[in-house]
Amino acid sequence: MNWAIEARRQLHLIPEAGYEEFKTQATLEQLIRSLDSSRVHITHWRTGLFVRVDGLVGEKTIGYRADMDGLPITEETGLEFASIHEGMMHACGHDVHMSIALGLIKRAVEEPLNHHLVVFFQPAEEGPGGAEPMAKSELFYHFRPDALFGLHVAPEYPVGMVASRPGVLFASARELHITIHGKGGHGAFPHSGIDAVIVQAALIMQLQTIVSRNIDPMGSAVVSIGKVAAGTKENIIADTAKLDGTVRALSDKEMVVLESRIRQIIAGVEMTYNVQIDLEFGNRYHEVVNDERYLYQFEEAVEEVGYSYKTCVPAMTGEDFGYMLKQVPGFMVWLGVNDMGSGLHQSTLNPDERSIEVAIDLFDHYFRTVMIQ
Ligand SMILES: CC(=O)N[C@@H](CCC[C@H](N)C(=O)O)C(=O)O
Repeated sequence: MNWAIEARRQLHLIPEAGYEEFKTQATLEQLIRSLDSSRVHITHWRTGLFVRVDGLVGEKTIGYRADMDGLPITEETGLEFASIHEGMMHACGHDVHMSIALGLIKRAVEEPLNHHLVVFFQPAEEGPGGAEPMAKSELFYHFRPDALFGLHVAPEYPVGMVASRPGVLFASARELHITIHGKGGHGAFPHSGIDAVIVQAALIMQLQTIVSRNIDPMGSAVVSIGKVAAGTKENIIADTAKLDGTVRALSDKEMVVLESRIRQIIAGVEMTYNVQIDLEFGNRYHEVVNDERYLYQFEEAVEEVGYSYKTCVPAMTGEDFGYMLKQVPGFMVWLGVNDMGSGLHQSTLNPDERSIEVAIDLFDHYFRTVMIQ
């Protein structure tokens, strides 16, 4: 079996949460060391890795980023190499992303590039965010590339197709953590307590009016509550309730409205129900903004290799790769993995592995032809 596909299957078995990617890091390191090349230098950064492959001339440095973490989802693919970590799954394709990065390292070892190649194996993309601290680290400064590239699997596109756009590709995203402090009591005497469940329900419904009633219909924004928790037993009034969600926008203008309306709604609900509500916004993921010169050259490379390129619309997915692209010009593309039956963050996601070789061929060709500024 192809080396990169075999590597993907090994990685798929062991999905780990953000900053817990210990086995993943060790597996990557062992695979890279098996290439047995003096051109390759591996440096650890938390649970991630910086891997540099010396180029022949080395006047410029090309960067390539792959994220490493899995998601708290119980896998239902039935694959023979399905996750052995209970309740965890590579349901966002990061196993595919890592295997492509490994394949690119292998190609650069077997047939050295003119430029240096630095691969950033980045932890914690799904949260709390690894790209920002990685990009601010001294090591990033040391390995700093002149241009930086990455991809994300796209189940909705066929194998052999990549899609992207100049400018904003992915939205700005921010986690939302809300804790409601009510007052517990007996379910038979609700008037003696302050029911955190009722406050939670009211808050969920009010938060859902922000996009429909406060965002300009010509703009784009999302408020999604993905996790609710409250209560201990059917006949106990819950004293605490929690909500976790994500807010997304394609521009600062909408993000400012989202954040200020969330604060106002919470203040109003606090007053109405006589409760205290704690609000915590997580890290803000910067939008992914693609450099048009590099993307245009990539489009040409795709045609040269015989695959197809599609210009797509922006997506409301978040990607902390945006922080790295804020510092270094480059781009991200969607890679077609042909899985129409399921989508990202679903327990049945099963990317077509032929897409791994497609991406390796494409980016390897691009690294050999791109004009780095
Ligand atoms: C590509 C993808 O699915 N990325 C994640 C990024 C997570 C952002 C953060 N944890 C949040 O929830 O805001 C996404 O959910 O888009």
